[in-house]
Amino acid sequence: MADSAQAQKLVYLVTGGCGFLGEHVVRMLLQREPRLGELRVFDRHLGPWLEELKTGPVRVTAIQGDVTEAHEVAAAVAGAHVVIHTAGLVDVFGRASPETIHEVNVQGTRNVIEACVQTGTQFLVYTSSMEVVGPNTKGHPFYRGNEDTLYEAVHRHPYPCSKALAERLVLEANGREVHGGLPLVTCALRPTGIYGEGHQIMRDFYRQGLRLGGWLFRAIPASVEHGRVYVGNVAWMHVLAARELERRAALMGGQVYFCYDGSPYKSYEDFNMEFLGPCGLQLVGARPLLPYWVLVFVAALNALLQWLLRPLVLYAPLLNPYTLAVANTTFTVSTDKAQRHFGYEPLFSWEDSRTRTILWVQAAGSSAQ
Ligand SMILES: NC(=O)C1=CN([C@@H]2O[C@H](COP(=O)(O)OP(=O)(O)OC[C@H]3O[C@@H](n4cnc5c(N)ncnc54)[C@H](O)[C@@H]3O)[C@@H](O)[C@H]2O)C=CC1
Ligand SMILES: C[C@@H](CO)CCC[C@@H](C)[C@H]1CC[C@H]2[C@@H]3[C@H](O)CC4=CC(=O)CC[C@]4(C)[C@H]3CC[C@]12C
Repeated sequence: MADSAQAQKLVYLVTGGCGFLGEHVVRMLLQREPRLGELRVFDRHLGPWLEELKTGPVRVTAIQGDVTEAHEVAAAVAGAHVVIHTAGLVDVFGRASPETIHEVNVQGTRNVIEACVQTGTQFLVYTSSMEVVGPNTKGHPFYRGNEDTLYEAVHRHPYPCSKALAERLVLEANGREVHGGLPLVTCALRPTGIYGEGHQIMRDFYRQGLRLGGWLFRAIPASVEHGRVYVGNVAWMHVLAARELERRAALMGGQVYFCYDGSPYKSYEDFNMEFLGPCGLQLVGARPLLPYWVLVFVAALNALLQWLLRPLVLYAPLLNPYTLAVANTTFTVSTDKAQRHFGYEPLFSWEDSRTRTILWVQAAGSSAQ
């Protein structure tokens, strides 16, 4: 009986499976999930790289769809054993409207939950974010905190608001009866700032540095620590959590887990230099070159310009009051909850993560020339 249960092949669905994190989750499942029988990759935009995966031993089904369309989600979920819901609109730059962010991140998540309930899918792992906790609007530091650290989570920006609401929906859905009578088991993983192969903002900083003759200019004090985690380890955590939800439902159901690994605690810019430095860039200044009030002014000006220009053109620079506050507020985690609850250990050491990211930045940079 135990043998036949072990031999059972499972159907996994990854929403947002063609995004930065989603692609790593998809590839990790194919490499490291022995019980995988079929992998459904659901995304609004399917990547051409999916084709090469279709020649392997696991059936890979690409599904072009939109999480805001309940019927499309239900069709994709039907018959799946596990859903990893990583699709989301990651926008802190004002590219999308608050309504669209809410629609994708909150209504999309509601659709995924309802699809699980209607079709009888029992296990749901949700990609949440550190942003559901903070940094808060008051700029309070969160220093080496864990899942139980008390922190005043106050949000105003549409992205963290939407992630917090969606996470709550997922956690509250734990224990709901799904079609067939069994209980839904859910958990949420909260990555800090993810880096690694495919990280577009890192690539943009690299290209900007190249354009400026190899220089980047320090804007944030080196003393402000920003939590970062390698994409391969975040993907691995998703795979493990999804696998263990069944065996450890009572312990893991309804729980949140920060994503963590051995990446060092550094400021956002100093951390980026771990990769951009070996690619030939230099960060100028031991201290910020501009006084903080100038950055606050430029960020506010950018927000004003975005609003004024919106009828004519989309103006969405990296620096705005929200991104400045996030980059300028210490937020780091120190926890072992995922290790205690489902045996997570980082798959990639800091050295491996760093080397892989450097190689990717070099390749991405040279392909831009
Ligand atoms: N990038 C980061 O540093 C962090 C990301 N996260 C979360 O991780 C998840 C993945 O983020 P990334 O990979 O960075 O973003 P991404 O933008 O690279 O990937 C998101 C994927 O979701 C898809 N998607 C968006 N709207 C959709 C819709 N309506 N229907 C179907 N698919 C849709 C996109 O096409 C994309 O492939 C998100 O839920 C995000 O909130 C959490 C913490 C940090
Ligand atoms: C002030 C600038 C000078 O160099 C630097 C501006 C950097 C910002 C664009 C980034 C700083 C921190 C990033 C965010 C953080 O890593 C947490 C996140 C979690 C998510 O769930 C989504 C992405 C993000 C909000 C991430 C976005 C980019 C930054 C604000």
